[in-house]
Amino acid sequence: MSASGSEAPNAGASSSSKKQFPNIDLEGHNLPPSPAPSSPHAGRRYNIATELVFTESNDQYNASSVPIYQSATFKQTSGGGGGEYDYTRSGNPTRTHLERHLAKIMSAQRALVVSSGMAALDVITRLLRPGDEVVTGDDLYGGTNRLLKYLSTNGGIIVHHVDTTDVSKVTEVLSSKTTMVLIETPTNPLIKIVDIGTIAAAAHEANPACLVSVDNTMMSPLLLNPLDLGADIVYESGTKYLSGHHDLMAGVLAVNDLAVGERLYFPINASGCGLSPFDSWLLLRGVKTLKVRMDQQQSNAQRIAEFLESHGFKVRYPGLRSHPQYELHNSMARGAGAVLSFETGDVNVSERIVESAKIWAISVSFGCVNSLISMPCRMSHASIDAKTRAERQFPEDLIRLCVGIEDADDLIEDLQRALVQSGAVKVTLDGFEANSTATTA
Ligand SMILES: Cc1ncc(COP(=O)(O)O)c(C=O)c1O
Ligand SMILES: N[C@@H](CCSC[C@H](N)C(=O)O)C(=O)O
Repeated sequence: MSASGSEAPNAGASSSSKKQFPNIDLEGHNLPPSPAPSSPHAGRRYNIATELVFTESNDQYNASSVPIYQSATFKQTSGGGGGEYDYTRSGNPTRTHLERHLAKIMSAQRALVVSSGMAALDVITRLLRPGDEVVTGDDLYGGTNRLLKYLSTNGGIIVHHVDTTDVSKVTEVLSSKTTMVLIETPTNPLIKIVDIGTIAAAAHEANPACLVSVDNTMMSPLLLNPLDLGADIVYESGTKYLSGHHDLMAGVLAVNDLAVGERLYFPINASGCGLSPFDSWLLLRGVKTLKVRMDQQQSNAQRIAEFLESHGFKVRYPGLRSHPQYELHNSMARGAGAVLSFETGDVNVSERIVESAKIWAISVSFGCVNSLISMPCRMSHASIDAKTRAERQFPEDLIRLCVGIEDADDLIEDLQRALVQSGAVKVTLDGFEANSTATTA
């Protein structure tokens, strides 16, 4: 099969049918590959809003929407194989198209897509060997913490959890045995900011072979490109902003070093966690609207963070000047994202707020078009045991808001009603304010 599709059509085709289908060989030979090679990385770079939408494919029918190659296996041109694809676990044209599109958007030389964000982390951790040391944060998504705990208990991996917002705490545990540094920024759910560039440089100095991996789920490639700051691997849960509608699970990995890309591809093919053709298609569709969704989500989140702060709540959001690492975040990222958390001072009050909200759905996850409210200690981070949560000063009353694209006034009104109904605020002559236990220390 021709990669360029430039071979002459088969001479056997009748002239009338050739007129009707000028680019198609009716005997089935030398058809251009479809839809690969998709969005070329080396071509002209447009602004991100354009790049998100713009894709090219060599589809034989010039389909506007890239076809779903819902096929487990592919016929080969000879007994020795020879086809570009042989089996969907190893590769699939729809998945390839998505991977090339994402590589372009993520400023990467290669992207790989798998069945969930946790599958992406699982693939990364397959690079570890017993005795290897991993340095990571003390505030991490619960599932990440769980997988690292499993590996330290059962896989002989030594995991150091430190406060990654403090570079000196990281350098204290870095050594030539550190083969991986795993960073989340902003962290989920305490919204702590980590200096990717400084930590990556320190890690590479301690061990030049150390792989600095960044979970970019909270930001998406629209707002942050960790590879440009010195990371070796960036991964994201595609379940969140990249797809944006909570209708699929996906994970994305991206690298600049093609040798690392090959090492990551191996476990994907070997274990079969590559993203299915249909979910690849859905994710490609979703990513095209990333900018319009994120712009709206972010401006809503800013208004909601300001609303809560102005009424005396301790709010964690990097779009607020009161965030202790406001400057650091803005030196790395192009926006604050749409996840924020706040405290009420009382677990029962927090529970009542969550249960009183109507527009805000009580759900885990984030990055979707509709707004969500949750209590991380009981939901997304329940897999971190209570003792560890206490050691890491994880507030049990924390409420996480994952802001969607709805009308900001409606979201604020619903939240305000929930705050009043739950007794989280006291009404004054001037309006209302958080009960004293909830105010910023
Ligand atoms: C920061 C972060 N990373 C990774 C994941 C894992 O993604 P997934 O649910 O797609 O496995 C999640 C949530 O699940 C998350 O919040
Ligand atoms: N029951 C799930 C919880 C998923 S939490 C999803 C998301 N990352 C979030 O932070 O809300 C589990 O055990 O993983």
